[in-house]
Amino acid sequence: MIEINDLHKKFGKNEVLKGINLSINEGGIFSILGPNGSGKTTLIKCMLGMVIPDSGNITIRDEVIKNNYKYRNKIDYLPQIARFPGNLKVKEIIAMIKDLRASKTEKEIELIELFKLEPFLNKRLDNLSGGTKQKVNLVLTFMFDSPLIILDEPTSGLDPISHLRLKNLIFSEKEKGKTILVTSHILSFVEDIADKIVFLLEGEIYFNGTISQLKTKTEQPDLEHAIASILSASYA
Ligand SMILES: Nc1ncnc2c1ncn2[C@@H]1O[C@H](COP(=O)(O)OP(=O)(O)OP(=O)(O)O)[C@@H](O)[C@H]1O
Repeated sequence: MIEINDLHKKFGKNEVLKGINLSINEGGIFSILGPNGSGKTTLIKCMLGMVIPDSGNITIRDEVIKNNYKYRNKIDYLPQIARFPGNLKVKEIIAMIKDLRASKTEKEIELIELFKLEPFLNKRLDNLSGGTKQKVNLVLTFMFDSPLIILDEPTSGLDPISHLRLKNLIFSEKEKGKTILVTSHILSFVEDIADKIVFLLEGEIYFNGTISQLKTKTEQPDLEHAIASILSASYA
């Protein structure tokens, strides 16, 4: 599904990705973890063609993504911070994004129901709470039914019930055979959903495998302690 070979990216003197090699198979939930500033969003944006790497190759669904844009039609992406014109009403932004992607699906109906957004459809984005905005962003992400879904901090601002609904939504997408890539600092969420994790540290992949393999490697009882032990070893 995704092949990344020897990917390098610098911002000025800041070497963010130092030769990333990663292979992600089709189907399943993969979590990209790492401390703040470790390059998770940069790696995701390289996959989406939003950041141009200095060197290296990325192939997504057998398409080399360099100088290509069509492959993006098959990816649903939730950015860490989504910015839409705040004067638009919720129903207007949904219609606009649907129009832009020439989508024929009606999937937004069930998503609006899932996240209980009916009372907000006629409200302007500027007037919504942070969590409600995030639910709108989730509708905008999941309504296209693409085979690859990339979620950058999807739980941001969500209350516990919405958190649970999101988790169930991600599971039901996985059951359809989709590939879901998630970054999150909420380790209990990652532990509940991820089939595999990739841990980025100082521009390199420190670990790539299952959570139980990481627990064995670090000799820790859960993901939180496993990550803490990596970080305390590297920053000690
Ligand atoms: N457009 C940019 N211009 C300059 N520096 C950037 C740019 N985007 C990211 N960086 C730098 O690259 C590094 C990695 O940032 P990135 O957003 O990929 O980290 P992250 O792992 O997603 O962090 P977080 O967990 O805080 O979201 C940081 O030092 C950041 O300041």
